[in-house]
Amino acid sequence: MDHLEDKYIPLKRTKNKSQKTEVRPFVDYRSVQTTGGDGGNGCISFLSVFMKEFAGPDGADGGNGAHVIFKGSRDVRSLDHLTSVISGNSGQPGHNKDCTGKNATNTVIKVPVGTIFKSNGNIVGSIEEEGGVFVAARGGAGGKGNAFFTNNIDQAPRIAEYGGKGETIAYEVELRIMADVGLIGFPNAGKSTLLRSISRARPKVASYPFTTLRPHIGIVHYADLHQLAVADLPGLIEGAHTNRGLGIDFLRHIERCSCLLYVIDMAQPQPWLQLQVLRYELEQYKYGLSSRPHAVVANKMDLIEAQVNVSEFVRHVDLPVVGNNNKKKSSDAGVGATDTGVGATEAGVGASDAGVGLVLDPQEVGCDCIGPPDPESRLRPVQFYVPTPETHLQHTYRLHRQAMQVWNQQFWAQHNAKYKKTKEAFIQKRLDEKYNNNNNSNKTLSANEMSAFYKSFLDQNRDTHALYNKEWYGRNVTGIVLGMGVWVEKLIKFGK
Ligand SMILES: Nc1nc2c(ncn2[C@@H]2O[C@H](COP(=O)(O)OP(=O)(O)OP(=O)(O)O)[C@@H](O)[C@H]2O)c(=O)[nH]1
Ligand SMILES: [Mg+2]
Repeated sequence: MDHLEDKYIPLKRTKNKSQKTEVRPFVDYRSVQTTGGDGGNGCISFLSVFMKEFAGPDGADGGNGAHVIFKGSRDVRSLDHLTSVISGNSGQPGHNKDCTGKNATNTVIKVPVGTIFKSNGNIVGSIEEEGGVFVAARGGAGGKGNAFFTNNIDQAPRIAEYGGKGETIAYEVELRIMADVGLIGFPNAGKSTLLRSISRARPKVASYPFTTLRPHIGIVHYADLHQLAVADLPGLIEGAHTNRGLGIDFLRHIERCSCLLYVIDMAQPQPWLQLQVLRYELEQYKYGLSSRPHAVVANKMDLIEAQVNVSEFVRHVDLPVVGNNNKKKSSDAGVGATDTGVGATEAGVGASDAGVGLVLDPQEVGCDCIGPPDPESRLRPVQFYVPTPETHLQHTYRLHRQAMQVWNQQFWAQHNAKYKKTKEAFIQKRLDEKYNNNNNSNKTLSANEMSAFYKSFLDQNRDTHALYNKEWYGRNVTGIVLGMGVWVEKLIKFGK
């Protein structure tokens, strides 16, 4: 568990990186044609039984065709399983002896939550929650059999219906949010290398521009089980908004990232110009896109030129800058993690030691920020965002949460210290008993032997834990009441 004490590192790997070179680009857009199943035909039939040759019409109805339905699910993240044509099965035809044809089972296709459906450029549907459905193409109804048409005038109708045709509709299926973080930069800036370092994604890396042609998503795992989806996007060049390079198609992907990381090749002359071009292109494509929450990764910090350029770069930009060197492997986290070059630290760059240590200021990103786990308490500290102006109620609520954090941190720091001390004493005592104080320095106790300690520790601390729980509930109830107050206050303000 030592790695928890490091800053901003992903969860330790449970298995080695895959050696496969196979790459699966992330699919966030698909054009599909959906066709509902046809209804089954109705049947024309007349029953003839023993002693009653003309027993009347017995042709049954056909079954309904299948609808094509998209269903929101958190099990899928991309649209790569969608084929260009999706068809529903047809219903079965009706039979004699009033045997109705079987309805076809609907074709249900899972898509990620946040999928939108466009037809002729207009949004015609979206899936906003797990289990939410969008009926893309309805199946045809089953045709009626001749038994249905029997009436007082015509007791032997010789007519039946054909089953209805299923609808055929084409859609452009898109993901609204593709990833939490999008890596944006010029070709060769090192975006794919960075993604390979921090996740298990395997985008191709090479020293020529436009190596990456389609987005790749990597998942970064954190110690608190939080997962961050990071998108490696194709390189952007000047004039991309006028469809140069990979052009508009590529800019579309950026729109679907919640926050942006500009990856800048610090070894290039005047690296701040890269940033200006990137921001300009985003802004030209869509107004306000460049003002998404963002930070800068000053990349290739192992190179001398980069270390020379970085101090000048920091003077030219007004964004948080994180130094990074993909070429230096971090040995402790079990991943080729990013590391700050010395030059960057000297230049006063807000940098991290390992992982994507986003050094974000709550005031800048407009929300609370969570830090790496505290070595004593193992709780991740929160830096609270202070809204401006802050109302009296908001102030009280924030102070309450701050006080709760301090109390929580203190309790668990003390508790963990006590646990560690008691455990060490227990192990020492048992080893002494077991080996008669002889040469037990590198011996350990089995899990069975340790279970006695865990039980006695929990028994001894039952009252402390009960008191903690009581206080925790009390403080949380106060927090909920204050939080609701803040919420109501916001609603009233919004109503005005
Ligand atoms: N010295 C040094 N080289 C790096 C670093 N990161 C990446 N590179 C090299 O830069 C080159 C381009 O890396 P990529 O990761 O393919 O760059 P990219 O931004 O994905 O490029 P495109 O896919 O073409 O947009 C490769 O030769 C990498 O080995 C770094 O931190 N230091
Ligand atoms: Mg690449």
